[in-house]
Amino acid sequence: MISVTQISRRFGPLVALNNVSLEVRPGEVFGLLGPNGAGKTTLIRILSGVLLPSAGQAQVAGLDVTRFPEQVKAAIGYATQEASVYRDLTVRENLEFRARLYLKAQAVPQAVETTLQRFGLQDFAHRLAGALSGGWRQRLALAQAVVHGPRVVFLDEPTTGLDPVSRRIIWDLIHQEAARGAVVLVTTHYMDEAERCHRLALLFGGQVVAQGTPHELEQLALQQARVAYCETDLPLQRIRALPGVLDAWPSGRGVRLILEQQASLSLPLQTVYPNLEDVFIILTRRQGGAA
Ligand SMILES: Nc1ncnc2c1ncn2[C@@H]1O[C@H](COP(=O)(O)OP(=O)(O)OP(=O)(O)O)[C@@H](O)[C@H]1O
Repeated sequence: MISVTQISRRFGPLVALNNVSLEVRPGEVFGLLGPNGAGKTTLIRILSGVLLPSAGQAQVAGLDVTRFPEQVKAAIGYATQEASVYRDLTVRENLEFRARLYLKAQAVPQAVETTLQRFGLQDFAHRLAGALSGGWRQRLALAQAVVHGPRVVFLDEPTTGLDPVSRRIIWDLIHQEAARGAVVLVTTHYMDEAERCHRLALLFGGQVVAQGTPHELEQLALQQARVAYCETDLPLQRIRALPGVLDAWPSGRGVRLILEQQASLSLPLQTVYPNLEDVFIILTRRQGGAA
């Protein structure tokens, strides 16, 4: 379980996190969704016991992160994009190295074998990590994060730079971790990926703008605006200036629009159901819009 209560973090005058509260339960894949600089990594670093908050409290696996940072570090698995994958070690050596940090020596071989199998890495076991493609290296980074069977897993942008097929594989593996009962906290700025999370927090400018299931967030956004698609020859700048148009951008052969609820436009509008990118734009509008 992860429990965050009114966490704030300043870096000098900069407020990187402002009064953030959230809970993540075992078996849940929880997404932190936000643009660059929203505060996602800062929150993960606080929850991993490597950075102190300026205010507020957080518990990870039942441990207060400020009072027991070392125990917290032992209870979690952590993977970042740059990851602690050593390129000049083989896949197996990488897993062994990480497993030895957490497990008793006699438990290491079994943990490594099981993880190689679970992640489909057996055939690559003797290959240098530096010789793997990006997708396989990310798979190894994830495998490393969980080789010791942690109760809480933090994944910071685990699929950045991967093609859609590799991303899907990584997401399947992430869900497998939740299915074994782990608490999984994932950061991403890919809106489409966020739909794969059980629940999400939208982070913007260090604040949680909204949280809930993807469906709940879509419904929340629909209370504030509606989304439409339109094929028209009108230039984008003119469309954006029309009364009731909150935002508009090219989409396929036409334009996708975010509209005020009551907007009445003499354009051939087709109402569409919002995706998470629309939701993000709608819900961050009052905070100054998405970056
Ligand atoms: N050690 C630090 N010293 C000063 N400012 C920092 C430090 N770490 C983070 N920040 C600032 O805090 C803000 C939040 O950064 P953070 O890395 O948490 O964002 P993020 O949502 O993870 O962004 P990204 O998607 O780019 O990784 C940014 O403005 C960043 O410049």
